[in-house]
Amino acid sequence: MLDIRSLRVAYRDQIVLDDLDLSIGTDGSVVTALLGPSGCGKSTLIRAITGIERPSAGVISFDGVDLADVPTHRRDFGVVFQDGQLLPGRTVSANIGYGLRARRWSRSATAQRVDELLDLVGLPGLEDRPVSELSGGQAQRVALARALAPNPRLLLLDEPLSSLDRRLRERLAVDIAEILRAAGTPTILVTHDHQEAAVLADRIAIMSQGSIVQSGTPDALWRTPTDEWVARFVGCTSIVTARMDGDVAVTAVGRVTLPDRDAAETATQRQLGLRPRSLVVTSTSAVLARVESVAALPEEYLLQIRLPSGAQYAAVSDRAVSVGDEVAVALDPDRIAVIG
Ligand SMILES: Nc1ncnc2c1ncn2[C@@H]1O[C@H](COP(=O)(O)OP(=O)(O)OP(=O)(O)O)[C@@H](O)[C@H]1O
Repeated sequence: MLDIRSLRVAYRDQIVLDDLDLSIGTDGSVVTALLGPSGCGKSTLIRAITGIERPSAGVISFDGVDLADVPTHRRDFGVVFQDGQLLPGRTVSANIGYGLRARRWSRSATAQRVDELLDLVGLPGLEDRPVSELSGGQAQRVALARALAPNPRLLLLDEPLSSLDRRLRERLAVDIAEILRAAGTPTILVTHDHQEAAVLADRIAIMSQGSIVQSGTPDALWRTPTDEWVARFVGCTSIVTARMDGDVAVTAVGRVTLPDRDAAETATQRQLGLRPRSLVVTSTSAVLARVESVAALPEEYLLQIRLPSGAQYAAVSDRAVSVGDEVAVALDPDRIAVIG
């Protein structure tokens, strides 16, 4: 499987990837999403894996074989970029079969594989359609089918949905998740979109300034970010310090029993990351706050509240409240992040 050790990639004198480690396909996961802020080096990493970019240090190996001297076209990796890069003026089946003819597949084997892929990506009957007459979503399905056709040993998807509008992107993400699981090919997916990462991937690797800072299941990342930067990156809007009283965290916004706490843990303080939904308006709390703003969302009210201490937090309420109201708030143990 893919193993990256101490990778460094530089453009002239700018080091873009530094001391980066990543393994793919070793823990039973199929799709790893690479999530990180703009410019942190995600596309550079994909280009280094494909062989387009040459590392200045470190090793990229696959099944124990160092890829340093293996040219891009011999790595057996499938790639889909943001805009699909289909061959214009050719049909859907010519695009899907393109890599197969280059690998000298027979005409009949190619036709059979193209049919299988059309079924897999949900486009049966479109084989003779010129790709210039496809919708954006159909074109990305064809790009995915083309990448999967030669049975690559690794699939690299660099923001494959980002040129599509949000509704189509959400729908296609669910379909592509199914397609990738059915194909079973280890996949690295670059995305900006946390929801898309959670829908498509069974593991997320978070990247910051050229290295991987945390990787794990989506649930583990949301609940136990490794540091404050990751906590904020995965959506925590406030960080509060908690004094630990056994497995109860005592904070300025109330007490909460920490889920899944290791009995052997002896820390007297923890940092908790709060998202708006971590703090809920309830009738059963002694923590009082003043409502400073209210946004009515389709399923709840999103509030900014201020404690008597002056500290401000986001919170949610099931019932309508008004600016200036005094409300009681409590922490939801299932929606807080325990940092570190
Ligand atoms: N061909 C290149 N020559 C010089 N610098 C480059 C080149 N490609 C990328 N960079 C620089 O390397 C850094 C990382 O770029 P990269 O495209 O890998 O980031 P990214 O995480 O994919 O960003 P985004 O999410 O915005 O696509 C940026 O500072 C970028 O300006």
